[in-house]
Amino acid sequence: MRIDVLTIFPEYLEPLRAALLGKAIDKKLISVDVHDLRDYTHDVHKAVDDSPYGGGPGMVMKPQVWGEALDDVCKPDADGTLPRLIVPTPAGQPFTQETAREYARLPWLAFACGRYEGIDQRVVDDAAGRMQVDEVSIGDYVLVGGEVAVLVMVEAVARLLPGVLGNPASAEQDSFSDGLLEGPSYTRPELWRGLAVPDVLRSGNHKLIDRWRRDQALERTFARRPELLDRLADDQLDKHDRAL
Ligand SMILES: Nc1cc(-c2cccs2)n[nH]1
Repeated sequence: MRIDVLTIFPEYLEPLRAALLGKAIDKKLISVDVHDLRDYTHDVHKAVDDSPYGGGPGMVMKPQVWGEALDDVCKPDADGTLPRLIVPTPAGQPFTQETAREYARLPWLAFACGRYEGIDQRVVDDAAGRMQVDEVSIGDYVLVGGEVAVLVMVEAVARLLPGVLGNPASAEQDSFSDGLLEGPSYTRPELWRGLAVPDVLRSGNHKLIDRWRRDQALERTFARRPELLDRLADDQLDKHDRAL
């Protein structure tokens, strides 16, 4: 998978080169190229933003700069492929595990990191004439810029790629993979500060263990995110689940 990131703070994306993702880059499972938006300015001040039409607080990022940057970075590759252009914004569609799974199937992602009060809307409208553009939100809160959102999304997507995680089963069993929150986990010692590991987990009876884990996931989901249960298809809950 090819990943391009356009930003005015390239150093913000350095964490992508650390740890697990750094190893994935070394193994050439992903390539990450970060582009400094200011390289596409032509004035002495390297201006990337301006006052908003219609007034109001803050600044809006200039369309000319973004237009040149996207033309340069999102050029069709050898077989004419263009990237999925992803624009983090609090006003976007929710980025979920399902989105991560969709993106993990794509060959090329390009992320446009907005700052200030956002990017001139014509940048998205113009790019949408050439490639699919997704405006996505990683949560109902407002960040200062899109770079942190890109770190979140790249990690959520890259961990799904074959060879990135040591144990692929982790990605299959993590929260949301079956529509439920993950239940509690335990490791040694058996007793810690007077707190014991649930006996069932030391029973060796894997049928019972699986049942207990499913029950814990259902109870936790019901307690913390009941709306996720509404989304479960009828065939995903068996009669034991319904009895809980
Ligand atoms: N979910 C989300 C995205 C954002 C921002 C993206 C770009 C600037 S602020 N805040 N919250």
